[in-house]
Amino acid sequence: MTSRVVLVADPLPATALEGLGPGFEVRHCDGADRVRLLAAVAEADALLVRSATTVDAEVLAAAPRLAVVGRAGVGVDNIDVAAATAAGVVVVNAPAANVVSAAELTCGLLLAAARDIQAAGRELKSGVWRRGTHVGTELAGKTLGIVGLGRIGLAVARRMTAFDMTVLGHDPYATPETADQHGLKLVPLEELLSRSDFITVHVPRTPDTVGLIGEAELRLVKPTAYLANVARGGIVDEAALHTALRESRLAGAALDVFEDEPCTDSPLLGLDNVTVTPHLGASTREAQERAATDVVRALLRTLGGESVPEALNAPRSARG
Ligand SMILES: NC(=O)c1ccc[n+]([C@@H]2O[C@H](COP(=O)([O-])OP(=O)(O)OC[C@H]3O[C@@H](n4cnc5c(N)ncnc54)[C@H](O)[C@@H]3O)[C@@H](O)[C@H]2O)c1
Ligand SMILES: O=C(O)CC[C@@H](O)C(=O)O
Repeated sequence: MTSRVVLVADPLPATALEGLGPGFEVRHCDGADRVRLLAAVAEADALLVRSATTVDAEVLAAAPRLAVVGRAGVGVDNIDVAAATAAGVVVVNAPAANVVSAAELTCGLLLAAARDIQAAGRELKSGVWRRGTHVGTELAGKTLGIVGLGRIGLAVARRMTAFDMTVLGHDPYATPETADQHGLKLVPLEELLSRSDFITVHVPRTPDTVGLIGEAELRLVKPTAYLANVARGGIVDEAALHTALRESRLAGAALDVFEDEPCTDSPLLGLDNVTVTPHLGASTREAQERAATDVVRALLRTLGGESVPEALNAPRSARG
């Protein structure tokens, strides 16, 4: 039997790829190199990506044998799912694999923003010992507003409750039972924005959520509030956020994601009260291992006829 080709276009742990077994030939390419990607995908039966590779209609058209695209992570906004479906290509992801990692980074960014950790550290490493300009704010007794109460939003709620925060949530699909279980109060978005001292966004990027937090919404926020985005760039409008921060209508922001990635020249990077990381929400050994294993398992199930090795059948995804 000829091997089926699995093209891996973003870095994934080799141990998880071994789970594919002998029926597959694993090939690698840099998905950011468009020319190489289009050439390599021509012979692929399956394509595995993280967030850096864009799988659009052009890539799908260049891949006549492609049966499945596996996204080793949650968000599938880098994949044209409609075009894939029209082409008969199944898209699978690893929805639970990096919940803990993304939630932990969010909590870290909220703390970092509240205490100016990134700017103070940068200053000290440049030889400046200055304490007076880094007076922060406590989280205890403050209100955290969570926009999007899915896996990550709720995992953040559970963790930040331990910091004695009051939690508000907004999610059109959340039930009162979920809110009760997590000790949070469901409120409309406008109320969440105007009452929260810290706001964190955990919705997928879709046509409905792009610009969800824009100029009008940022005008509702307290000038002492901090805003975190570990979901996707563009959900918080970057130009509106920059203006709000410059006009001191917001105390600070913490961003892991950007409208255009890789992002090295956003004006937001020049503001002292912006804490940033380069899309590291899922970048832990545990999350990467789980995401790759989960997506390999989903790929094997989708291709059918392949028995899933015992080692891959064990539940890997951690509870958030
Ligand atoms: N920074 C990172 O590395 C990283 C890591 C993992 C996930 N993410 C991003 O985080 C997003 C959320 O992940 P998740 O696992 O919690 O997804 P999820 O699907 O479990 O939850 C998303 C929630 O958003 C809600 N929602 C949708 N539209 C909304 C709206 N207009 N207003 C309020 N709520 C709305 C949904 O009802 C759902 O409860 C992913 O789509 C992904 O883009 C980023
Ligand atoms: O691949 C990554 O590292 C990012 C993944 C993350 O954004 C996700 O949506 O799962």
